[in-house]
Amino acid sequence: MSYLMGIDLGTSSLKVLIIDENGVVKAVCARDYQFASPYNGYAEHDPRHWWEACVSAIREALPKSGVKPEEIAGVSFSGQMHGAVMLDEKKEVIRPAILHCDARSSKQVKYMKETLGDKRLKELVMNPIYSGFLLPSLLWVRENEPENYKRVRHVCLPKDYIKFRLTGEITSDYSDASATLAFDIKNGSWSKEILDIFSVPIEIFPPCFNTDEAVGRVSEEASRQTGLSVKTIVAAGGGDQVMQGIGNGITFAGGSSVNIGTSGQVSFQSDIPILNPGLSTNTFCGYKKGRWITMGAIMNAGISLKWCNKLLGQTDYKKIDEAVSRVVPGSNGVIFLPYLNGERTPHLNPDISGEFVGVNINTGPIELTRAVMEGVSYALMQCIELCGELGLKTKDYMVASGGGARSTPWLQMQADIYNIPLRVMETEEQASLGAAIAAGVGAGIFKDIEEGCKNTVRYKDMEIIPDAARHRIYEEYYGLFKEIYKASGRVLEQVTLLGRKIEKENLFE
Ligand SMILES: Nc1ncnc2c1ncn2[C@@H]1O[C@H](COP(=O)(O)OP(=O)(O)O)[C@@H](O)[C@H]1O
Ligand SMILES: O=C(CO)[C@@H](O)[C@H](O)COP(=O)(O)O
Repeated sequence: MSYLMGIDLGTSSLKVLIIDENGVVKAVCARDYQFASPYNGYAEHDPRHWWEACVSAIREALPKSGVKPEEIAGVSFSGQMHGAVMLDEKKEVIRPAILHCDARSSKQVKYMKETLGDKRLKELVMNPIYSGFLLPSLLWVRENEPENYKRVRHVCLPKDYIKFRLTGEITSDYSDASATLAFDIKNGSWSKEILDIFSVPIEIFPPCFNTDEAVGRVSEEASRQTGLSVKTIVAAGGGDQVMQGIGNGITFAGGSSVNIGTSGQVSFQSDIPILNPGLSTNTFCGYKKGRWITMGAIMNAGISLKWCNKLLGQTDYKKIDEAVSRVVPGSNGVIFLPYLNGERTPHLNPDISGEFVGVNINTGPIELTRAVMEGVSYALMQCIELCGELGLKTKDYMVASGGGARSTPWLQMQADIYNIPLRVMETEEQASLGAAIAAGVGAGIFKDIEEGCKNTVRYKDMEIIPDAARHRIYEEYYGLFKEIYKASGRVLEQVTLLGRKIEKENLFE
C-alpha cells in the first residue's frame, strides 16, 4: 500500500493530510496562523513562517498516521493564490509576501488598467486587474521599496515557496501562475508581452508544470527538518481553487463548486477559456493543459463569520449553529454586506467596507450572526448569477466546500438562497485531498487525476435540498442586498478611504 500527502497553504491555516491510495484518511494536522496587517487594507505574511508551520504539521502528521516516511510515495500542494513571494539571489526572503487580500496597490492597478487599455486587457490578461495579485504587488514594491525591488531575483506564489523549501527548486504550475496577471492564459506560459509592457524581467518567474507533474524529490535538508524521506516525489500542485476542484471531484467540464474558506469562491470547470466581457469574474488555467476554470471570488467569506464571532465573544460552532437555526430567514430584517476588506466579484473595489442594514432595537447577537452567514451567501449568489450570464449554469448540484461547509444551517441557507441542491464531501479537507491526488499521479500511483478522484473522492450520503418557501423569502432579501450596494457603495468607499487616511497620517497618535 502507498500513501500520499497533500498540503494546503490557506490564508488562515496550513493543513497536512495523509491518505492511502484508496482515499482512507490516516492523519490530518493543521497549524493556524494570522497574516499581518500593519495598516488597514494591508495583508502580509513572512513565507518562512509558512515553512515553520509546514514542518511542524508534517512532524505531527507522520507519527499520527502510523505511516513510515518511505511509504509516502508523493507529496503535493494547494495554496492561497495570487500572493507575491520575493526572493534574492541566494533565494532568501526579501520582505513579507503580499497576499491576495491586500488592498495597497490601487495606484498600480489603475496604472496597469490605463496602460493596457480595455481591448488589450481582455485579449492579453483575460482577467480584471485587482489589488493583491502578484504583478500589481510587485509594481507596488518597485515604486515604494526600490531597495527591495533591486534585490528581487525570483518571484513565486505562496505554495511555491514551501515547495521550494521542500525540494530546493523554485517551480510553479499553470493554475497558480495564471492567477498573477503576468500569464498568457490561452497559451499557458508567462507572458513576455505583458511583462515587457511593465518592464518586469521574465527571468525572475519560475518554470511551470501541470499540477500533477513531478518536479523533484524531498531534499536532504528538508528531510532532516520534516522527517519525510528523500525518496518521496514532489508534484507541482496548484492554486487552491483548482486543487479544491480536484478534491471535490468536479474535474468534468460544467462541474461547479461553492467554497467558503477565509475568502469565498464559486468556480466552474470548462474546456475553453471563457472571457467575461465585463471582467467581473476570473478565468484561470485548470489542473491540466486544455482545462480552465471561471470563477467569481468574494474577499470575505469565513473571515466575516470569524470577525463576527470574535466581536461577540462566540467560540463554539455547535452552539452558534443551534442559535442561528432559531432565527427566521432574513434575520428579522437584517442584511449584512460582507465587504470587510473590499470586494472582488462583482464590485472590484478594494476600498469599500462592510455594512449591517436594518438593525433594530430587537436585533441581538444571533440575528447579527445569521445575517453574516446570509450576507456571505448573497455575495456568493452574485457570483453564481454572473457565471450564469456567461452560460455557466449548474445542471444538478454544486459541491459546497471549505470551512463554512462544516455548518449544517449555513449549508441550508446557501441551498435556499441559491435554489440549488448542494453536495458535501466526506472529507473536510478538499484542497489537501486534491493535492494528495496530484501527488499520487506525480508518483505514478494513479494514471491521471480522474483515476485518482475515482479512487479517493467520496460525498456524504445526502444532498442539501433547497426549500421553495424559504427561497421565495430570500429572493426578496437578495434583491435588496444588491440594491443596498447600488445606493450606498459610493458612501462606503468615502468612509473607508477617510478612515485609512487618518490612520496612516497618525493624526491622533
Ligand atoms: N464549524 C464551522 N462552522 C462554520 N464556519 C466554520 C466552521 N469551521 C470553520 N469555519 C469557517 O471556515 C473558515 C476557514 O475555512 P478554511 O477552508 O479552512 O479556510 P482557509 O483555507 O482560508 O484557511 C473560517 O474563517 C470559519 O469562519
Ligand atoms: O483569492 C482566491 C482565489 O482567487 C482564493 O482562493 C485565495 O487563494 C485564498 O483562499 P482562502 O484561503 O481564503 O480560501
